[in-house]
Amino acid sequence: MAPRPSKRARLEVSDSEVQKVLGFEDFQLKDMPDAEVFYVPNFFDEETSAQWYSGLLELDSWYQPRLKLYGREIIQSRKIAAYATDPKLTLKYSGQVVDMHYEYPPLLRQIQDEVEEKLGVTFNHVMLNLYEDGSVYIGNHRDNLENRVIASVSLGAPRTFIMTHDAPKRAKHTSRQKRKARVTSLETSDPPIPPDLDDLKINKPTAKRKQWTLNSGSLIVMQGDTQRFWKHEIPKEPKVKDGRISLTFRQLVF
Ligand SMILES: O=C(O)CCC(=O)C(=O)O
Ligand SMILES: [Fe+2]
Repeated sequence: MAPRPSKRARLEVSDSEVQKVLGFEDFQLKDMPDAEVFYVPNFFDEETSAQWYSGLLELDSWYQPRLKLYGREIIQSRKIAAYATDPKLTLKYSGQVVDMHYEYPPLLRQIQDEVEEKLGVTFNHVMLNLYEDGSVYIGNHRDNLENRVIASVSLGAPRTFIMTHDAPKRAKHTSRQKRKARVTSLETSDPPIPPDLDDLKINKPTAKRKQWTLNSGSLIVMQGDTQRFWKHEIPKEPKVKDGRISLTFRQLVF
């Protein structure tokens, strides 16, 4: 379950409101329609990543959010820690207010500075996730659209990342529309028209799935329309006995 801000995302924001990551085209994942995803395997070296992992484990801001699911309260297995640069920035997580911190510990500030410098953009929020072993996971979800740019640094145990194409809800037909379309097609006696391939690409991008391993020190950037059209997850991997931390730096624009 991803954090949900109290305000709604605007569908369009002007270019001046978002600082997109530029210059990483060589790392863009091919074959992903409607997405802008970059994966940089060795963004930070192994030694630095291991040091940062140990340092961040010591943060006193880790906590397990309580979530309301179907009226029942459960405690999430994945610990998180949340920081924002703007004291006005608040988020809700499954109906609960996120325990947001506005004073960065020096190590986290240092990591964010390095990420910002390498990418040439700034972030107003970072959500850290702690996967203590392979039993801890994040289910298939899309991040809220306010997350215009997400840059995620992985530290510790390698974990599998899966992205699945999923058309935005707005574009899906309601069952009433579908019924209507079916009736119309039954009534027509015109010969079938061959589909326009371009239309198919836009309207039926089904069965698209990408899966790869996020190594320690790697970076993934998701921006542009990615959250509208793709979901992502870190599945359970019982064989993984070590921990992983992800730092998801976010540019939230409401
Ligand atoms: O741990 C990760 O790499 C993904 C985390 C994620 O999807 C999220 O925090 O929304
Ligand atoms: Fe996410």
